[in-house]
Formats: sequence, structure tokens, C-alpha cells
Amino acid sequence: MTSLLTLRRAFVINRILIRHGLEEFLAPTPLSRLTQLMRLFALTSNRNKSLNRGQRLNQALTELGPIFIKLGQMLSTRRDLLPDDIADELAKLQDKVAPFESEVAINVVEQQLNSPIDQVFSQFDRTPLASASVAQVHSATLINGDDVVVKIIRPGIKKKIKADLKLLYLLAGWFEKYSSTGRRLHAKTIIKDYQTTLFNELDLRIEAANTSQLKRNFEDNSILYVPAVYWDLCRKRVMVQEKISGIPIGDIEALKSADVDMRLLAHRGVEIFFTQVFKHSYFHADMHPGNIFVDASNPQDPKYIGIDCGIMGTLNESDKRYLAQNFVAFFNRDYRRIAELHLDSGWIPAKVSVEEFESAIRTACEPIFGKPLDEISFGQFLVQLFQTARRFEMEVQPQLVLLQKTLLYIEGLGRQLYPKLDLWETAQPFLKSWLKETYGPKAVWLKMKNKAPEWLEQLPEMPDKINKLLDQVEKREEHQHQLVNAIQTLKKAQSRGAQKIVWALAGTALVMAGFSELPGWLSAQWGDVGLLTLSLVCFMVSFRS
Ligand SMILES: Nc1ncnc2c1ncn2[C@@H]1O[C@H](COP(=O)(O)OP(=O)(O)OP(=O)(O)O)[C@@H](O)[C@H]1O
Repeated sequence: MTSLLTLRRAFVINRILIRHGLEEFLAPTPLSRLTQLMRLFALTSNRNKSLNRGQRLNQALTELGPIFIKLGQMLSTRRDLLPDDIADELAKLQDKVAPFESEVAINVVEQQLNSPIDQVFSQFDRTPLASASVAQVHSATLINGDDVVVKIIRPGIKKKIKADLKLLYLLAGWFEKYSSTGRRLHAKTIIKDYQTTLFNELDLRIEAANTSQLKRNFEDNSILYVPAVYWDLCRKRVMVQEKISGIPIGDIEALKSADVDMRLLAHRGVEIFFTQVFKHSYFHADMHPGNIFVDASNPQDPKYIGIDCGIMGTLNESDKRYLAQNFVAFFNRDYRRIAELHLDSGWIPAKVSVEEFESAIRTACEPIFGKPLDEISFGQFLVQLFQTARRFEMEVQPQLVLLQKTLLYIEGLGRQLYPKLDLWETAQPFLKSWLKETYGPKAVWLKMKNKAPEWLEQLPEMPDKINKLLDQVEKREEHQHQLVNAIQTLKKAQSRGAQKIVWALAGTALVMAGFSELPGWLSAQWGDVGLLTLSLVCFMVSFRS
């Protein structure tokens, strides 16, 4: 049954792709035969020939539905993988879905909270505030008078997501199997990452927990405000949080007419990003205009408000070191250092020549410096670096890709707010102080101080441990010695064996010669005796050796 449904959907996808002139994406897959058949029987025709391939892909994904639209949106941020013309068009995809009935929304809320709606809310706005492919948001007021928003998962969406994912896996599998581009793009991994993102979005407790964590991280830093979560009203398919109000970040006109200090706002955006990355190792990774607002109550001290923490990125110490050191080296145009960092840390295999890698990075990054300082892009640098490193067999970690995508967005936004934004001005002191704080003498001293109790605890066992270690070293040396001896004996035996074989072969050859015709100058009798004696000698030597 399921496979029949999948086949039907595959047929529909095929038709849509042909209609938008995108058969080239199917060419290497088994669907291409179906494509030929469909064209033969004129089941579909190729429209939109005047549009470029990015625009045609945009239209096809829109027609394929929300799960494909979301995939396109996600892919639009993978500039390290996709050509710019396609990424630009995919970025324009709109996730606009018709809202579901408010009765259905209320049913879900009552079922999830196990309580009639009017016992939880004094007012529930039946017209949704927003409606996307996975969830819908309604305004409401709690019995205690707090203004809140209620996010509700679209009923039946999980089944649809699963069916579409099944198909996407099938297509990605074909794409990887039959096309070198598919293999280069790691098509199946892309779908796997997408699946993780989608499934996380289906459980609103994950988003609620992320929101709480981000709020806690910025408790002592007022430049970012995060709404409070009402934990007792959060379930898998319903989340209630504080209602915020602010100017949407994309509304530049409104910000300007509110007399907001745009330069400060742009720099604070960069500061928030670097604080999340380097101080908290935890960053909001779904930064789009719908998720960022500005509190302009004091326009000369504007503050950000962030919502929708469904997708967050985390970094470990080595990721942060990688980023900080590379950024600093990049701004010093020290490509040698970047190459050395990659080799020394084992990010790229040791067999790669440092000169070759340095030259590839220089070729990729020099054009970025051809621009004025206020156009230099860290995000673009990461795109180029990852593209180059991939060519040298570096597996770029997903969290770094997520970060690169967020950084590109932050830069774009910052320059939209304040076109003269110089990222380095905010980033440099930040990175330098982070490197100093983490790796400077004070940091080393602090780390040693933190480790001291652990070391003290182990101190009494130290002599025993050192003894054991020395024993091991001794044993290892003994083993090595024995091994060398064994190899030498083996070699000798091998050469003696070879000698044995040679002598035995010579003996055999002489015996055989005895049975064959002898040269005329040798009398038959003496010849036979001589050959026999010689062969006997050979066999004896062979036996002895
Ligand atoms: N706490 C809030 N206060 C006020 N408005 C909110 C709040 N949370 C969400 N909204 C409104 O609802 C919209 C959608 O919210 P949210 O981004 O969380 O949903 P989503 O389903 O993840 O949407 P998308 O997929 O487009 O990001 C927001 O753009 C905003 O207008």
C-alpha cells in the first residue's frame, strides 16, 4: 500500500519537475525512463523555459508542498554546496500555508492540557497570529491576566512529513548512486539532517527547553530578550510562552522612523552572535526576519528580542578554537597559518602538502579582501574555507555549517540595518579577548588550579602508577627486542630454506639429466656415476642447510 502511494507521489514529482523544465535533475536516476514515457505520451509539457534554473526550481518546490519548500529554504543556506544562482532563488521560497480551523486548534490544546480551554485562558484569539507548515500560533490571555502566545502543532503533519521524507530518501539515494554531484553533495546526509530538524520541530518541549536555556544565558545581558516559557502549559504538541511586542527586524522603515540608532543595532547583532558562539557555545540557528524583533522603547539603546528557538547550534571547545584561530589568521591574511592549523589539528589528512593547501585557501580567500572593509564577509570566508577544505578531504562538522549559515544571515541583516557595518571592529576585540581568556597564562593557571584537587587526589597513587608505567615500558622494550630477534631468525631461516630448495632442485635436475641423453664427449658410464655423485652431494647440502 505504502509503496503504491510512494510510486504515485514519485509520478507526481516527476510530472512537476518536467513541467518546470527540470528533467536534468532526474537524468541520472531510474525516473528518467518514466520521464521519457511521460513526454512520449504528452502527459506533461515543459513550461517556464524563459526562467532560469533557480527560478524554475523555486516554482517546482512551491508546487510540491510545504515539506519541499522547507527543504529548499534549508538548502538555500548551504552556499558551501550550491551554486549562488540556485541558492539565491531558494532563499526566496515562502513557507505560507493555509491556517487550520480554530476549532481543531482548540481541540488539540484541550486534549494536550487535559482541560477545557476556558479554564486555562480567559481569552483565546480564534484568528491565528501566524500559520506555517508545522505549527500555528494563536494569541491568548491566561486566567491570571498574562498575555501569551500558544503554539500548536498542525494535526496530521507527522504522517505527511514521514511520507515525504521516505520519498526524499529514495530520490537522494538515486541521486547519490547515479550522479557524481549527488555523491559530492552527500544527498542522503542532507535529508538525514533535514529529518532531524523536522522531527525536533514536532516536539515543542524541545523548543521550550531551548528557549529557557537561551533566556538564562542572557539573564545578565540586556541586549537580547527571550520570552518566558510557561512550563506547566507545555506539552509535546502545545507550547505557551510570554507574548512579546516589538518592531520586526525586517521593517527598516519603522525602525528608522522610531529613530533607532541603526549603527548600534547592527553592532549589537554581531555582538549577540559572538557572545552566543564564544561565551555560551549555544546559538540560535534559525535566524530569519520573522524570528527577530527590536525593542525600541529607548531608540538610542535598542534591544533585540528573539523567538522560535526550535533549531539551536552547540559548539565544543575545539570548534571554537577552530573558528577563533581561523578568523584571526584570515584577517591577518595569514593563509599559511590557516593551512598549518588544519594540518596540525588533523582536520585534514597529514598527507596533504601544506603549501598546496595554503595556495588553495589563498586563491579562495584573496577575492574577499578585494572589497572594502565594510563588505568583507566572515560568512563568505567560512563558505570558501569549507569548500576548499572539503576538496582536501576534511569532513566539515554539521554544527560548523549551521554556524556558517547563521553568520551569513547576521552579516546580511547587519548590513541591511547599517550598510557601513565593519564586522571586524566588533569581532576582533571579542576574539582576541576570548583567545586570551581561554589560552592565556591566566587561563592556563586557572585550569591548573581547577585540576589541582583531582591531581592531589591522585598524588598518593603516583609512585605506583609510575612504577607500573616503567614496567610497561620495560616489557614493551623486551617485547620489541624479542620481536627483532624473531624477525632476524625468520630471515635466516628463510634464506636457509631458499638455499635448501636450490640445492634440492639442483640434485633433482642432475638425476633427471642422468635419465636423458648425455653429450657425446662424456662416456656413458663415467657420466652416469659423476651425475649421481653430484646429485647426492646436492641433496646432502640441501638436507644439512
Ligand atoms: N512570543 C511571541 N510573541 C509574539 N508573537 C509571537 C511569539 N511567538 C511567535 N509569534 C508570532 O508568530 C510567528 C510564528 O512564530 P514561530 O516562528 O515561533 O512559528 P513557526 O511555526 O516556527 O514559524 P516559522 O516556521 O515561519 O519560523 C512569529 O513570526 C510571530 O509573528
